[in-house]
Amino acid sequence: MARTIDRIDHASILDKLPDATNARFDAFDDRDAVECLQGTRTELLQQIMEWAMSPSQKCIFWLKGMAGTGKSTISRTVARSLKDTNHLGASFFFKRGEGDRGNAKKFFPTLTRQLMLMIPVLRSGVHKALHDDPDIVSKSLREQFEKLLLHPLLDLDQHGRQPQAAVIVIDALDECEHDQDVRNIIRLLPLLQKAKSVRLRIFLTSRPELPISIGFSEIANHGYQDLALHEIPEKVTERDIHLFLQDRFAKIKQDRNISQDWPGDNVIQKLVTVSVPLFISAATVCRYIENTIWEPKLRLTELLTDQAKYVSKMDKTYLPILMRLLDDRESDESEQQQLLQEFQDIVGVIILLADPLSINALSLFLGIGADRIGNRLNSFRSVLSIPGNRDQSVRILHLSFRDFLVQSGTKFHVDEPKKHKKIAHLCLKTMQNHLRKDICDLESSGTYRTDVGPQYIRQYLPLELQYSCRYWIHHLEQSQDLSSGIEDVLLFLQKHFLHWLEAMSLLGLISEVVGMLDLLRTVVLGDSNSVISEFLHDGTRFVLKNRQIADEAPLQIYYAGLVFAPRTSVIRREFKSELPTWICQFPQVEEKWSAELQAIEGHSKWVNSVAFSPDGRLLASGSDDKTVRLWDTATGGLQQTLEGHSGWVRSVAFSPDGRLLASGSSDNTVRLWDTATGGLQQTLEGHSGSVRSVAFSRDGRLLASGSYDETVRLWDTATGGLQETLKTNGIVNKLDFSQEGSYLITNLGTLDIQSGHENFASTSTHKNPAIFIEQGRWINMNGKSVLWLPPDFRPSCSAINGDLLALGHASGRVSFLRFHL
Ligand SMILES: Nc1ncnc2c1ncn2[C@@H]1O[C@H](COP(=O)(O)OP(=O)(O)OP(=O)(O)O)[C@@H](O)[C@H]1O
Repeated sequence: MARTIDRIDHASILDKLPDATNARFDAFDDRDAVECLQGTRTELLQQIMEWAMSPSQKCIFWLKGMAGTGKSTISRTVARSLKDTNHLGASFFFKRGEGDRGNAKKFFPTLTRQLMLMIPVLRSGVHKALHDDPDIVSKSLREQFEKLLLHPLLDLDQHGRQPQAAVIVIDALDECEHDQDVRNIIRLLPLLQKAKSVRLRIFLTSRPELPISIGFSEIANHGYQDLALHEIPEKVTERDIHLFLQDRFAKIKQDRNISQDWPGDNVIQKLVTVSVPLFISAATVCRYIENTIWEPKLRLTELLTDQAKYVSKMDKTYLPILMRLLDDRESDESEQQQLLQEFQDIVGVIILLADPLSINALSLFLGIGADRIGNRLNSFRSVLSIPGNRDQSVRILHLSFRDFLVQSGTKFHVDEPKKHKKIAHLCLKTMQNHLRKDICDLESSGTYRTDVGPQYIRQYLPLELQYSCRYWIHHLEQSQDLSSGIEDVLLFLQKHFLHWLEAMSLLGLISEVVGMLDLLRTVVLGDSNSVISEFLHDGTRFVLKNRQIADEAPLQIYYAGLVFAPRTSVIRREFKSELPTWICQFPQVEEKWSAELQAIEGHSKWVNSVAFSPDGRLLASGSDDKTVRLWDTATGGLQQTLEGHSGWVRSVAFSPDGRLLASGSSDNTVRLWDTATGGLQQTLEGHSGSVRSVAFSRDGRLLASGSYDETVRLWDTATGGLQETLKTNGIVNKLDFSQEGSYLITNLGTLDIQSGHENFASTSTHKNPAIFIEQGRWINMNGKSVLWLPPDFRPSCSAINGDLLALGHASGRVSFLRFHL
């Protein structure tokens, strides 16, 4: 065998096998290219070396990573380690635009040449191939591969050699011209596994571009393993970039004689944060600073204050990616224009989104088919992360890409303010198309947000709508010019303000609204349109007042929000038609938002007790302001103020015929008033403590009063004479006569009037009315929570008469609400 090889003129084979100049990892022209800094990529390099040496692993290791994540540096380091241990079969580092390194023409011959050096016995097979077909190197990739590589390798098997491990390192396959060649290479390489006498492995890196992803997906039985560099944990990349920056700054300090404490840990950390996950970004920063013409300290300060300085240096990374978009030689001028327009419409928008959207959401947002978006984005897989699933978000890998586009002076320049304006317009359009009252078709006006499942939110509020609701003001603000759009914004607000609040509440984002409205106010500040300013001012007050309930039960924006909004509120006026139709008498509300301007007639202090007259026409209220007031229930207007008590009025009750009103007070008296005239009829004295409760017997002859003195007294209403004093073991703060009048129903239990005997087995008097107050803050109608009561409308006491509800408030206000039952 040895003799056969000797006979072969090695030099003549090499003459006939073309070699791609500088394609090897250690080519002279790449002498400045670095390998991984000691301490970086440690786990990954170890993993690759273990794969290379283990007999049981997959034949191909595909390391993919976005532009500038450090793939070539890893390839170089891997190739070097393999060479040092005699396991490097061959290496080929593609490089677009650098002659033979930018295409596949000399790919297999170059690999063959190198493999022959490592495995000399290959020479005879290669020699034979070149002899049989002298033109083999200009034939198809498949023929070259089979004749120059595969067959000579398979021939070796016949000699029963001990398997030898050899690794081929292929870097940056994405930089190989012609997608078809790329796919062919990926299809052919796994066939090398057939060779048994040499255990060949292929370590291959590339950006995650489409032809390569498709190529790999075609490999049978998933005969490769892969790893995405941009997906390894951020902490790990952060650590490596930190080491890298420290090392480079140490060198700059040494070379330029700069003090030791420069630039400081904080600055390094800042640079790490802006760079992750791009090594290229960190390397660009360093190149910018170490430029020998300039002062490094000055350059760093400049860089930290003006990022544009280094973003422009990212041209080298980003421009080629963009230019490839227009690479297609077959496309004519108008097609190129269309591609550029679509780039602006799709990528231009993606880079300025405040939150990433999926292809499907983008399609609906932009009004461009999902297939078209998917196709256009395929050219940007090195800078955008584009998941296979069209419902997952498309993200930019590194902000420098966005910065580059908005600062670029090329035809790919994205005009930032203009684009923001366009996005704001798209947001408004999306909201106008979707927003409506009760967008999720909730069961009732009181449905809690927490009871609305996420699947409903997702179904009724698609992602592009969620996005629009959240960011339309942000984009307006960023557009820096509202002159032409203000009318549209006003029209939107006038129609959809409440719908938008509902959507934001459903999304759990109502707390962001006040800030958003503030921002919008600053945007329209210079505008002479005072209508919008007034709207926004009022809208802010409206949200401040209702955000708590909107967060709990979003539809209450239309109910509690409007019902309790001040009379002259812009929002109330604009959305009058949304006021609930099931309320026929609305509570009296303030004139304006500010509490100081409150001009409601009523008590000046806490209302303790309210009671309807038997015919329902009057309501009596007793207050800490020592007065009793009588109200016309039809209008809510004050009729009379009954003054006389010297202490808080704690309890009021009408006689069954409505002619008398009893009031119990902390001045220890009960007073009886003529409801027609408001005149005081009697003052019942005898209690030695505050009177907490009063009630008339069904025939009106008796009045019972419960007091802090732990007695209940019975009075003759005609004469005012004390009839009986019943001792109680506690304070009776609620009482009523039983139907036939023989006992009293109290908060302590029933009390036998004859014997004065207490029976603590309490009797329920709950009648389950059609309307009642739930947990002190909801109005429940026919079993459903329908109207939330804002804090200043929460009752300190309440009374119900058929369809009419009266509420006494801590503020002294008395409100009425009448419902359609
Ligand atoms: N581990 C490392 N140690 C030191 N420097 C590194 C390391 N990784 C990357 N770099 C630096 O970052 C620069 C960019 O890395 P590299 O060229 O390897 O990225 P890439 O992913 O191959 O980029 P592209 O996709 O554009 O080809 C390198 O030139 C080098 O300066």
